[in-house]
Amino acid sequence: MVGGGTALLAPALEGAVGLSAPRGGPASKDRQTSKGRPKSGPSHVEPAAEARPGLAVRMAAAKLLSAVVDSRVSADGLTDPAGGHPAFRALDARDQGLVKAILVTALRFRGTIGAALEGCLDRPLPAGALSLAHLLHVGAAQILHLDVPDSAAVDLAVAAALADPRNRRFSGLVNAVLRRVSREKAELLAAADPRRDTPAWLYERLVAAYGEEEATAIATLHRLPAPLDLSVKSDPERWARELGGIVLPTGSVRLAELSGPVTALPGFEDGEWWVQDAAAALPARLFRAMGGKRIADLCAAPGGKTAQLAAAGAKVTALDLSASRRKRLDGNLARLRLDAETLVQDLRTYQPETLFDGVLLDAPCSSTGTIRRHPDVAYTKGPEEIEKLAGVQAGLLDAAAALVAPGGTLVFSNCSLDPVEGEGVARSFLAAHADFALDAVAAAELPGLEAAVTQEGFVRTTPATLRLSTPALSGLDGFFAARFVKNS
Ligand SMILES: C[S@@+](CC[C@H](N)C(=O)[O-])C[C@H]1O[C@@H](n2cnc3c(N)ncnc32)[C@H](O)[C@@H]1O
Repeated sequence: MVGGGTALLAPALEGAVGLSAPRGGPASKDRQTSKGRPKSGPSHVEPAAEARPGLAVRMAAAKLLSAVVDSRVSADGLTDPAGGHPAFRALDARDQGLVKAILVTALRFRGTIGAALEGCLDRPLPAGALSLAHLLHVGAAQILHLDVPDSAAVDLAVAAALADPRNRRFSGLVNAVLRRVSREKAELLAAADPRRDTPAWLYERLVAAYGEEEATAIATLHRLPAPLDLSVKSDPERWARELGGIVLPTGSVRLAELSGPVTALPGFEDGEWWVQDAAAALPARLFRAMGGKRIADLCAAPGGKTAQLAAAGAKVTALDLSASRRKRLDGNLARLRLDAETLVQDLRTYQPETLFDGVLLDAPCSSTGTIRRHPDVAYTKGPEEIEKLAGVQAGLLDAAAALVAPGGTLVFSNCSLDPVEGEGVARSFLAAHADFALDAVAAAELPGLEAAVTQEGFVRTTPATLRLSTPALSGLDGFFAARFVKNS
């Protein structure tokens, strides 16, 4: 599951540095790749993948792309250093970085790449030739969007076709199509329609929710990697200066780009800040004065919001169903030198001795608000998950409501762009709970981000919400938050 907009708090972000590397991204070994044309035909024996620099990377990228698109496996899981796909784990760190860059690019620009390939094929690929299509997508992603020599991208795609009995007879086609993509690159990119890079099911839902213009803006922004936002314990101006970023109106520090691991940045070791999208930092702020209040963070790991609550002086009890995620939560709190009681606990069966002044439910969701960081989400999730997750959230919200003391505050949030998981769940909750009222958020509570407060008093952000001087500095994760108060 993609964490609720808290991109990452810990070293895991290292990989993400290479993930979205466009031109100028991770150096590749392809510069040493033989430029000789691969021979085809039954008598020719292709070198083993590991013997040909860069081939194992392309083959792994195509396998991972297939796992995401055909089997709906999350890219985070596939590229996990310990439990990831074997073809990925077999590579060294540098090659793993290149696989991630290719995978993320192939997914981020999947519509553009598909249209380019279609335009360069004389006739459609045979039905069921999925692995061939993935090879072509991997090749075209490098040619159109990555800083890899076109000749290496073509040669290695042909070599990958020759190395796979299913695709061997198509090696000539791979060569011809990718060469044409390379030749016609400028025209193909100029003709690209950004809307096609958001899959149709999602684009349609975005249009229904936000209208054509906003949906197009969101789809266009999905093609850019998200900036890196940090929540700082104190003195955002100082950290913006030290890290070369800007301070957002919400107090988060934003870096447009990162040239190394986040763990190497000043202040990481000292626990002065944590990675958290500025939108993900909004729900915890809705509790107003937190000093000394008892607040339960019910879906807490990896802990971005727990850290905010603890840093603001609340006495926090942080629950998570998952023992391994609770471990991450504990590790993050330890680095940040912040205190909270942490429990491995299903919130639905949690029976505290005393009810809480405040309860935060940052519920599991489809995570469509994080597509800029996790473009796989658009392919691993679909309308059916959204409906199902909305039902799960409603159940969790009922259980969360039972933990709120009279007069206490309940905040519900998630990182979905879909109103079925946000506004819909909040409205149904209010309709079913006469003991709660909406505590409407006022625009003045979010100075500089007033547009994120809806007429109804909910908080709603999308990647198109915060427009700053450059696209690389702009945008927020998609987030929803509602605040309720329990009758006294
Ligand atoms: C969206 S993530 C939370 C992100 C977190 N609030 C943050 O800001 O870092 C959702 C979390 O809810 C946890 N979770 C899901 N169902 C749960 C349940 N029934 N009880 C407790 N935790 C649950 C998941 O393990 C996951 O860690």
